[in-house]
Amino acid sequence: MINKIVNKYKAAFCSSNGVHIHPNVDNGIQPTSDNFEGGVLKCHCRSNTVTVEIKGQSAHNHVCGCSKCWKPNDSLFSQVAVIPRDNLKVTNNESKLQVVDESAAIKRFACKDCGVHMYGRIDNTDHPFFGLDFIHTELSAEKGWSAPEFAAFVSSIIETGTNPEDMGAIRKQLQSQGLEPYDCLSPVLMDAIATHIANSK
Ligand SMILES: N[C@@H](CCC(=O)N[C@@H](CSCO)C(=O)NCC(=O)O)C(=O)O
Ligand SMILES: [Zn+2]
Ligand SMILES: [Zn+2]
Repeated sequence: MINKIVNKYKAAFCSSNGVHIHPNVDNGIQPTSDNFEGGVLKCHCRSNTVTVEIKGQSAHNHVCGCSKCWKPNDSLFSQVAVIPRDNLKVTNNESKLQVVDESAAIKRFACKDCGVHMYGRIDNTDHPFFGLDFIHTELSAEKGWSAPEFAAFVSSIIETGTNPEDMGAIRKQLQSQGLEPYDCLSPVLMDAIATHIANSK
């Protein structure tokens, strides 16, 4: 319910002030650094901050319009990337983490005080993306994480309150920022999912 109200406000903001995708997109997408070594994700708590150490570079970074991924306050989209699960370690205040939705394929571990999602993990070994964790690289101060490459689940923003009439402008804005809009994942990732399913038959 609160999500719906927030998104209605965002949609109104969009039509009057231009489309607000995500800070890391609106402020100009920063380039990927070669030989990037990773960094530390921090939740938004000023004290007893949850910290998560990531070794190495992220991959398949994208903005996601689905209702499940964590979005900063004023954003229509989340920004989410993957890393090998063995490259992730919770280094402080792990006891503050709780799973947002136990029934979801991606279990999102959120800080119970500030609500920020620190990582998403897949437990099902048959899932096409098993072995990868989902992270929001904007939670780290380090520069050089892999840049977002496309926009996923774009039509899903309607589910949380965006006016369907705004979708044309939103898709145009994404394209102008170099993010091809898709209503599922990108063709590369959809092909990877289909290949996994074909191989497991
Ligand atoms: N319309 C739905 C779509 C939700 C959805 O399927 N999300 C994708 C992408 S999340 C990162 O790209 C997904 O894989 N979800 C699995 C999960 O969340 O467990 C909606 O908006 O809710
Ligand atoms: Zn927190
Ligand atoms: Zn998502």
